[in-house]
Amino acid sequence: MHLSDNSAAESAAAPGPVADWIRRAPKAVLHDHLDGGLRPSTIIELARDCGYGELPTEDPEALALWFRDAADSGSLERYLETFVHTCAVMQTREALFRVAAECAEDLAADGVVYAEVRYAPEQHQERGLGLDEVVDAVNEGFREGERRAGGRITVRALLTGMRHTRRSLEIAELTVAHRDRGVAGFDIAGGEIGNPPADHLPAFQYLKRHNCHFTIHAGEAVGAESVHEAVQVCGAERIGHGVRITDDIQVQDDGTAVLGHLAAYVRDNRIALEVCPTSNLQTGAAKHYATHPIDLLHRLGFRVTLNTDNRLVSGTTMSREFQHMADAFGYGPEVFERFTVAAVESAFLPLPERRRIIGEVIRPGYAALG
Ligand SMILES: O=c1[nH]cnc2c1ncn2[C@H]1C[C@H](O)[C@@H](CO)O1
Ligand SMILES: [Zn+2]
Repeated sequence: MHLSDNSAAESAAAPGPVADWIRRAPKAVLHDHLDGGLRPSTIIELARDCGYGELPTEDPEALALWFRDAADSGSLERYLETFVHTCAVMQTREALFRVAAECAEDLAADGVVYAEVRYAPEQHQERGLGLDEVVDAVNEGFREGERRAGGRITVRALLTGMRHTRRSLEIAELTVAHRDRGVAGFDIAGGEIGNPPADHLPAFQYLKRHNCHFTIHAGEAVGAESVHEAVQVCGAERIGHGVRITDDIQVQDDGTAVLGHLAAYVRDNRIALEVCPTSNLQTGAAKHYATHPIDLLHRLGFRVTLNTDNRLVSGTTMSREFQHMADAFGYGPEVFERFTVAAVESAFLPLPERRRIIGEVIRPGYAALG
């Protein structure tokens, strides 16, 4: 199957109403960018505080729309250009603390009980912060947000190295230095084309030597070969997006699917795919919700997880992603329970904590939906 076989691209749908049971369902998100999920009103206030004068508008609703529309470009590179405005206002300890606390609060208000939130520390040094100061400020913000949410959410940070800079080994070292203190693992993000993950092998080898978890953005703008490189050359435990794995799946006329060796490896080794449907529609990695490969991958037994990627930039929430998938494929609570359990099983958390969240929060939460 090739995703570009679909006809005209569908733009990411404007948010519609979300069913009550979806709001109440416990959710887990493994792929959510801190700098892609700020409250519009917070961006405007922080911009005033720090004298950043480049925002496209100072009206919160118009700003939210601007992000979604600007990111709705069909290209990952253009999608990523919008982050210049969010990163610009995240350059002080106070700003990072506030954004992280609000992130945890907003996720909890949406029913998220476990979140791994990622960001690139190197992008928050424009006003002189050291990397450790950035990580400490974000971690303190997450702890504050957990407190404000009354302990209904657990948040861990993933530290992201950017593909186009050459600081990934430094960020990998930062990850190991801060693990067990709020940081759960490492990621590589940024424009995929021309920046293969193997360029960052020293970082991945360092993480492996230190038994540290990592995921890699792959199979989003580049095809299945990038998933192969991320998994087999770099050793990723999970894949950010990964939807282009469908390049290695042949769907026959009778509807049966034949998996190539890479697709079979990913499925059979339970390598989680951090799928972000709305973001995929915006960057051109998929054309329509109704033909998004998540359903094929789910039906073939891949370890699928459902994620937001960037709540502000993609104009979404976990509840909205659930609703889009319910509308597109008729999914009910049993499918979302499966995605949610899969996410926590693949979380970069110690096994007893994963079991506690699944057994004490997710299973009872879905049972209570009736
Ligand atoms: O979907 C994505 N693919 C690649 N890079 C991304 C994506 N979403 C966000 N990013 C980048 C932009 C952010 O500034 C950076 C760190 O969160 O990660
Ligand atoms: Zn991402």
